Amino acid sequence: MNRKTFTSTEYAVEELSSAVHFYTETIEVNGLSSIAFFEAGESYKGKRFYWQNREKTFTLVGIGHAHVITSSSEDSRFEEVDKQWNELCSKIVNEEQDLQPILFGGFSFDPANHLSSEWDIFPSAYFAVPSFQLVIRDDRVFISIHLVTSELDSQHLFDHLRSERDDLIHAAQVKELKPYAKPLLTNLEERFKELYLDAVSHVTKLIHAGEAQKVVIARSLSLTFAEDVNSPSAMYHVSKEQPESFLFGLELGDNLFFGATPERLVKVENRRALSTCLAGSINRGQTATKDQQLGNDLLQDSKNREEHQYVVDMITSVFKQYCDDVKVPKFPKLMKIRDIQHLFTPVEGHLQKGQGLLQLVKDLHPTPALGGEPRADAMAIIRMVEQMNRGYYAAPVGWIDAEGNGEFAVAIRSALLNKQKAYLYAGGGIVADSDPTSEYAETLVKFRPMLRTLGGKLNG
Ligand SMILES: C=C(O[C@H]1C=CC=C(C(=O)O)[C@@H]1O)C(=O)O
Ligand SMILES: [Mg+2]
Repeated sequence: MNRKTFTSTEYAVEELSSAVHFYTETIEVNGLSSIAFFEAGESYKGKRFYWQNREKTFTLVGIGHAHVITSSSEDSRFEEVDKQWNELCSKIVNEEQDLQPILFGGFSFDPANHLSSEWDIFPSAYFAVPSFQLVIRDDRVFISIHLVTSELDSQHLFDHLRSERDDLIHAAQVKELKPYAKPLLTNLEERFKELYLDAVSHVTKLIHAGEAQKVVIARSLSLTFAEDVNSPSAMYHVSKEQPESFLFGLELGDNLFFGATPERLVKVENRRALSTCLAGSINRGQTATKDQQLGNDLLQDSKNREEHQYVVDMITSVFKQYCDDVKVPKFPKLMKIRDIQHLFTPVEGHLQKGQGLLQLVKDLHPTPALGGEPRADAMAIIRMVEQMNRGYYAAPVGWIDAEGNGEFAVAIRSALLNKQKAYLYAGGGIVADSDPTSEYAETLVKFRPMLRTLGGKLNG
């Protein structure tokens, strides 16, 4: 078993000297396509990100790095990101601006998994404040420049950024967004399929033996293309494939981790906290009647209700530690998305004083929709049976602003793209009654949106 090649010096934590200043400037512009802006930043390839919330009321694009915050810690990565972000925010020079800078990034699923994999260059936490930030909020478009520097004469640096910003805006406005061709897939491999099926049946035995109550087991596909697939085209296609989702893309080196996930981990807006319990799945029907029937079956299915209830109980108990007025509906509803229907229960509350978004993310991750119950036992079982490194799949991805508002999604229905290769990931909640073949079939459905995005297809 190889060890990760990543060392913390590669992404050395940027120590903030007292002389550091954080300059920002925001302008409003007329309509601009977020994907065209992302594409205009091609010379910053490897240092871009993309985010759009489920409701499509908030889009965020980052180009270039004004400041990077990473951690390679196994046990204090959430605190480290939180601390460094707060420190950086205390250096903001022109605080009167309405639009504050945003920190975007993600965490790995399990920093204690040291299996060498396609994720080797990803630290356990990787966040960036972009040099150029686009925000589209309720149809208004804002572009910000960010500069973190200790140089005394920062004026010339800022002027340079202003002219680059104007070039980016111009390029994004005049460029016609060509409908990108789908990538040409030359090979598709189901990695460790037999191992996966064995793992699921092994886990049901462990559950019967009382080792855990629920464990989420995942697997992956490996895709090869005729040519390199670029990030803007990947983001373009994913935005068309599963509209009822959070869209995210995070570049690091030659990699783009991206996806369209229906699952919110947690959102904080003006101290109001929201989470979504999402677990339990069934196919969509061919007709409206069949679809309704399948939905009703899901609502009444004891195996799926059990999968779901662990998530509701766990998220509710975390919310009760951090929030007042916690509200949780008694019964789940259906969330219908293009390929699949899920059981979902929203949880909300009012954040207590002194508590923040990243603390909630830390305690919520992983929920039993991605890890299991009890958490530590489930994680140990996953490490033992999965034989893969999930990397950032099934982990929190999202943003936080200088006021502590922000939102994190759970990075499922996702893929890691690297030039001519892509790796897709999907899993499902295993409980006592799970059957390997139906779980396998469930992962096939969960692969569909990212497979379509990347020009592939699987039967089943
Ligand atoms: C782990 C995944 O889905 C989770 C979210 C919704 C439903 C799930 C399920 O029914 O098993 C999973 O817990 C995935 O899509 O890879
Ligand atoms: Mg399931």
